[in-house]
Amino acid sequence: MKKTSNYGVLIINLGTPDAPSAPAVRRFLREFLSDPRVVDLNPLLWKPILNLIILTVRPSKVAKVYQQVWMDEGSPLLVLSERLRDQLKTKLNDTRGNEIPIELAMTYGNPSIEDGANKLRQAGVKNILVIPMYPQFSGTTTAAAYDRLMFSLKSCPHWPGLHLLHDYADHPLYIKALANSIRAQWDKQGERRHLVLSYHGIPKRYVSNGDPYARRCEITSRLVAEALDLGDHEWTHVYQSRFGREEWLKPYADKTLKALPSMGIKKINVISPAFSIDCIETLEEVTLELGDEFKHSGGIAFDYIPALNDGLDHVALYLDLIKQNTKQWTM
Ligand SMILES: C=CC1=C(C)c2cc3[nH]c(cc4nc(cc5[nH]c(cc1n2)c(C)c5CCC(=O)O)C(CCC(=O)O)=C4C)c(C)c3C=C
Ligand SMILES: [Fe+2]
Ligand SMILES: [Fe+2]
Repeated sequence: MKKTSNYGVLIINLGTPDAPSAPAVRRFLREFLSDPRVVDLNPLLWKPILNLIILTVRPSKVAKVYQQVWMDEGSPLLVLSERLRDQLKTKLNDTRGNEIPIELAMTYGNPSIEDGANKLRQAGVKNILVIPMYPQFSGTTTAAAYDRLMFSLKSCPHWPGLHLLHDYADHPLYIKALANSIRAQWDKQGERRHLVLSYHGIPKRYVSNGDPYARRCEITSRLVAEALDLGDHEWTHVYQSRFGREEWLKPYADKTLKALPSMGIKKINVISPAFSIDCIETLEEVTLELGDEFKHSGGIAFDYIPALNDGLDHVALYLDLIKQNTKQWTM
């Protein structure tokens, strides 16, 4: 009979509303945007802006956007993350053939990190490998997930052994997976096109204060360009999803895409490597908003290359991350 391994895996994504409705979006945004890792402004200044302006105006607007991308089973971010977890579940056995429990959790909203960690402990594991589903480390995402994990263990009388993965921006299987999906898109469309690598932005100030995110994104882009043998003029690195008035990482995706056609680049593919899983930011903001802006500025062809989601290459990458980072528990 199969036994349970002495370790388990917790994969953590950002979180998403429970429904595409204004109240559910408000609940999600309140929790997400109240995290000082995400918005580090003085709470005396930020709380009134959040409560009186953002949580009053934004939820109904953003709920309509969620409605556009919502799947039968729920929010794309959750549904597609669950599919990856399920793929991994069927393939996860330790060296002794024991089943390795795996749980999916969200930093904000449901399923919570606390529930995920509790389920793993109830399954009898003594050690947990934690993988935030962010290829490029940022204090706003990876560290925020770890803050929540630590908080959830606050009242736990005996901690599990923990291994906290930092990121995988330059992991060969991650780069290979991105390169393969770009090649597959080129084969499908019968032509290579200028490649735009568009990353979720963060305020520039966070990077000036030491957040390594921009450097990690630049490494991913350079390695993907090398894997595809792209010349300097065949790819562009940008940041999307600006929020608020302060300066964010540049170049901005919207401004760059509007300028590309006037530089003679009228056919592009866009990939968003910072999103391991497709979500509102890729399915609406990139595919629809940026696509429209590019075409209105003279662009002829715009095709988004999906996130790695539950594809075979992504599963292989996660299996490798798990194998390499649990060796200490398999001796
Ligand atoms: C306010 C500041 C924000 C920072 C900093 C930020 C960083 C950041 N976010 C992701 C990944 C995702 N963000 C998503 C949605 C989203 N992000 C922000 C704001 C910041 N993100 C907002 C307000 C929202 C909600 C949508 C909206 O109101 O516009 C999502 C998708 C969630 C979903 O339900 O689909 C993801 C994923 C990264 C990787 C990142 C920094 C590295
Ligand atoms: Fe975000
Ligand atoms: Fe957005």
